[in-house]
Amino acid sequence: MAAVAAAAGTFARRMARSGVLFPRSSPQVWPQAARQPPGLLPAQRRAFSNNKILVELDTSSGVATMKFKSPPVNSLSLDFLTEFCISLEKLENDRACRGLIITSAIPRVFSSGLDITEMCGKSTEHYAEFWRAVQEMWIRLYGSNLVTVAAINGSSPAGGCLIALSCDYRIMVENPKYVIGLNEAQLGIVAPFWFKDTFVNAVGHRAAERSLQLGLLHSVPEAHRMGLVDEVVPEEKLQEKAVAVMAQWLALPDHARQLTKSMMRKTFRTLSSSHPKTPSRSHFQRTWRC
Ligand SMILES: CCCCCCCCCCCCC/C=C/C(=O)SCCNC(=O)CCNC(=O)[C@H](O)C(C)(C)COP(=O)(O)OP(=O)(O)OC[C@H]1O[C@@H](n2cnc3c(N)ncnc32)[C@H](O)[C@@H]1OP(=O)(O)O
Repeated sequence: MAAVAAAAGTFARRMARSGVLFPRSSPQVWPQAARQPPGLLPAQRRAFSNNKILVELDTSSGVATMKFKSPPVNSLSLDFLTEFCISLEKLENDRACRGLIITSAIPRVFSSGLDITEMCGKSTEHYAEFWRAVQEMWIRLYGSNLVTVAAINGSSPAGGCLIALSCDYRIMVENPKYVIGLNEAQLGIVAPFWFKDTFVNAVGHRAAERSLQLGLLHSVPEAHRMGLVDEVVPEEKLQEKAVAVMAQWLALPDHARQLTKSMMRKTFRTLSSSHPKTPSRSHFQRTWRC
């Protein structure tokens, strides 16, 4: 009981620190417009925002767009991760929402991955809290019942790549400057097994093994060839393509698609049930030499 109270206190503190704002008059459940045949209702948009993430829900299509807006590079800090989980939970509890497009409002970067400053010179408790937040983000996104589409409009190394990999479909903007991949080995660290499994699920064992061992950041055409991204589009077509892909996925009955997704994503259950222990303070210090 004490542990539950402590966990609730930690979560409440994280929420307060994250500065999440909910619309004052927001109803518990938004209208069920998503279940209406298209065209009967005028498009309706609802939005909520916090410090680092903006969410807009089109209740006529049931599609929400989540935009990362944490300059300079959308790094995944504890506050960012907390806001992400709260925003996702809010959408999942909303019967008007069936699909989520994730993209960036920061030019040239989708997400730079875990915030390195969260892993240096902090207390053991902080590392534990941060690591739990990283796992929670992945568990929630990878296991989400929503259709999730990553609209990758910039570079996406390491944890940024994990977010994209956790979605059902990845569309990336063609740009010679953008890269994507799990580059942990280049940083002298090891991608956790659930990063690895999510990567293997997308690209297969051989491609993942080579890419992970060399810590490769792939160009967009290379990422497309190996199946790390599903489609490549010019910047101006990204949103249109994401909406079209979403419409295709949402044309199916939710329950059949959701059960199929859950069946395919077995790693999710492994991590959820095994509760891997948090890396120790000395582990973080050795890893980042701080
Ligand atoms: C139970 C499991 C146990 C496992 C054991 C675990 C061991 C412990 C390790 C745990 C971690 C494992 C998994 C790690 C995952 C990660 O995600 S690690 C982070 C990896 N990220 C990167 O390598 C990205 C580095 N950044 C870049 O490549 C570039 O910044 C960019 C994203 C391509 C953008 O380039 P550009 O637009 O040119 O911007 P920059 O000038 O480079 O940067 C601007 C400022 O942003 C700062 N910054 C960049 N990335 C980060 C980051 N990840 N965190 C925090 N800050 C970042 C950068 O320093 C610049 O700052 P200023 O100099 O102050 O302007």
